[in-house]
Amino acid sequence: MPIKAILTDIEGTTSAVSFVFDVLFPYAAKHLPAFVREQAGRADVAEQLAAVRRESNEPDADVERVVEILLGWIAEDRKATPLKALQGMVWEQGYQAGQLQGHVYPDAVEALKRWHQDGFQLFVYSSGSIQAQRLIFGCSVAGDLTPLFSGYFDTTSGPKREAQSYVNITQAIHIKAGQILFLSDIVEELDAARTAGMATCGLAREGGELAAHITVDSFARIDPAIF
Ligand SMILES: CSCCC(=O)C(=O)COP(=O)(O)O
Ligand SMILES: [Mg+2]
Repeated sequence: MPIKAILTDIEGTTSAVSFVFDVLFPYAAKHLPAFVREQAGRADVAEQLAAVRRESNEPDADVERVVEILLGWIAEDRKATPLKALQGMVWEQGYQAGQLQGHVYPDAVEALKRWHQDGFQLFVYSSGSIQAQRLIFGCSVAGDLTPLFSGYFDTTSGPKREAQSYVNITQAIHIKAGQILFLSDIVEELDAARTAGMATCGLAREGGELAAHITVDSFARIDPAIF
């Protein structure tokens, strides 16, 4: 079955792990406490704070305790949906103020533009919220790349290491799983996508192999026609 769509991870795949760990996460850790304290009454923020209380089994946590929980989750890189939603809101302020610019590897920019021109539908699947995904590509070092993408998926479609999440995405985009090529730097994500029937390609930017998956070190080496 020919590939019709490409679904890509962000951190470690289109974009440097160091951008996420050394720039985005510290920015969120620095600015999230004040953001939460000041915006706790906003409906979309309050909804996420309630979700933090539920997920941490601390229904009575006050705002200061919720901030503490969130900072702990950032430190352990927990892919918790409410944390990701709040990080996206905080990062929006940074992108808007010109303090953040999304890192995307030049080879990824070039390939995504070419694949889009060649008629492939492009989608993103990241643990970062959909808002955060639109920001990293919309305010990227290569300009606004969002016109290239047909859709975005985050952990509201399920965790990235579970096959059901990829089934959910397949159903949402109405393309057969075998016609979707999933790109990631994490073998458990590639395994889950393969279990759901997707074609897979691993990205190992520093070289090496991602067990049992075709692995490349650059988007320049990905030819969707061979999958
Ligand atoms: C959307 S940029 C921020 C990425 C992020 O928060 C994260 O946890 C990385 O997850 P990924 O699934 O892209 O590896
Ligand atoms: Mg990744």
